[in-house]
Amino acid sequence: MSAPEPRDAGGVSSSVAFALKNQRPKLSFTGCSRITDYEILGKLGEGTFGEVHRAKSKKTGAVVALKKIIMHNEKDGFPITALREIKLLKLLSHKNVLQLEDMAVEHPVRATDKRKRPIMYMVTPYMDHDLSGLLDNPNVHFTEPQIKCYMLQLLEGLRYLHTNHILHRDMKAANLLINNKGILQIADFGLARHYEGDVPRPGRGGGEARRDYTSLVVTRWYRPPELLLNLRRYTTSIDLWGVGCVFGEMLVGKPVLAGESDVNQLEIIFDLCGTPTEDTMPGWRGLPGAEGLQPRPRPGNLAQRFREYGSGAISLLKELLKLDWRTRINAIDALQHPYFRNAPFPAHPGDIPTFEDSHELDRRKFQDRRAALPPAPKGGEVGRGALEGGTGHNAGFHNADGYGSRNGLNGSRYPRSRPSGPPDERVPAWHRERGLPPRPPPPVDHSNGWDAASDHTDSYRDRDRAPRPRPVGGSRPDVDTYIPAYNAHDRDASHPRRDERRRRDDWDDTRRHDWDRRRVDYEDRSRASRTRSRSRSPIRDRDRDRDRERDVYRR
Ligand SMILES: Nc1ncnc2c1ncn2[C@@H]1O[C@H](COP(=O)(O)OP(=O)(O)OP(=O)(O)O)[C@@H](O)[C@H]1O
Repeated sequence: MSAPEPRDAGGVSSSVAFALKNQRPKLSFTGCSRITDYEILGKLGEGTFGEVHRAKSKKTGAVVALKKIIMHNEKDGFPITALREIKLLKLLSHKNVLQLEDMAVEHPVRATDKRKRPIMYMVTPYMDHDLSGLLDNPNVHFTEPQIKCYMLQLLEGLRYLHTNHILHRDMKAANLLINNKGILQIADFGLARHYEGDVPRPGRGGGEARRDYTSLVVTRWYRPPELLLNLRRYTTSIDLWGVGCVFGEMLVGKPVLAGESDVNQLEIIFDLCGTPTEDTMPGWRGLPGAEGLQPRPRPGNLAQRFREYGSGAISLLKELLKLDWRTRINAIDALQHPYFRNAPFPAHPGDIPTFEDSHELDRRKFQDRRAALPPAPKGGEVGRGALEGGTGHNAGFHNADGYGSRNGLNGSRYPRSRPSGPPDERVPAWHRERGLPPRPPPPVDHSNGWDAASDHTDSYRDRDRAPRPRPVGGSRPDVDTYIPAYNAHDRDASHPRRDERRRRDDWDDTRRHDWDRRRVDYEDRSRASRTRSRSRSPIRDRDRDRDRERDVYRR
């Protein structure tokens, strides 16, 4: 099916108009199959509201991914987020957007099943990798033409979404799927929604929004400064910030803005992009989250940190990671950026080599592989040479951040500095991933249906109801969308990595676990509120207001 026609830039289209205009041909969507039509081959991922399995269609032989939609509470019925995702995916048709092909139903077995309702699965084509898993795979080394090829596809997919009034709102490496034909597709539309503002136009950045949306979207490491400062009238440019983060991540091999809390996230953004001023981020002082903020002035070190990737990459990165959301580059203009027209030229998808399957869930496998590496002697890392650490390729980029590189040549996964041999196998195990804070959970979304006047006021997203640690937003400025460590020693226990999370079906244990956490959380909050009443500060006040607001949403 051809892509939907771009909309009149000035027109506001309703979701109904959008749906009518973009109906996919009926034949492109099979309908509803039975789970027994598929042979389950293994688990691929574990998202917030469901597990993802690899499976084979018994009818067609096609390998697919089945995303199980978990109903955390049968009484609540089918999760609104899943409905929204299904509704959107059924409409969308673009080579760089994951296509929903079928829904499969698994009816409870009367004799053995306690549950009364069927389980639904979304069926999409199987993609060999997600970008996060691929970057974690120590055997994978991206070249610059490959990065350019993925970036172009990502921007094409995003241009399609934005031109059709859709905000993705959860742009991140784990939501970008890649297959062994070199095709990249944007996935996970659980937070996506219809956008009522003007569609982006060449040279006009993200334009202006027409109404408020919830600012509690986008996983923290990929969340733009305006959302961290609680702008609600945001635009398509929030997704472009995420593209900037993903671009940086592909260049250096690890997340570039891995904040440990929302406040810390802002701090590291300011380190990279400079402290906002009325020139670089007009109106930032008036944003609700800026009240009481006194960030230390600094110019930003983006050019320094990315200097080894060349002026083209730096220039595009600066455009994508612009503090001013109004002038941040849009997907149409980014596709025209000189970075893509200068050598080395973007690879063709078909020319990209194939890799072993790499998904987020494979991280543990890759870590085990890394752990088997010999440790490097102090002061000179195995096989990297004395220069690599401080004055070589990665000079100035997180050398001292303790995180190390996630993948290989550190700043540079390009083969240019290591013409031969398997470079990454020689990077010491502790130089990878170490120190990266646990991956942040996806954002809390309290939004309602996509047509409502405001998405602040109604149902919280079903993700929140999952029996898993929830954002606490309690007493400290640093905990709003992060699962806090109540004690330093149990941080890991309180926030298991995605790949260590227990199965969602372990209801009883998980609920008990969750209850215990809430109890600790309650004690933690009460303690902090006592402290707060003794010493008040504007930042604390701001956070208290934020928390109060969230509690309202939770109701
Ligand atoms: N079609 C697919 N092919 C291969 N792997 C997939 C596919 N769809 C999803 N996955 C894997 O499952 C993971 C989770 O999928 P997805 O992001 O859609 O679920 P989610 O519940 O919305 O997750 P999250 O909590 O991260 O938002 C992906 O990161 C990816 O590794």
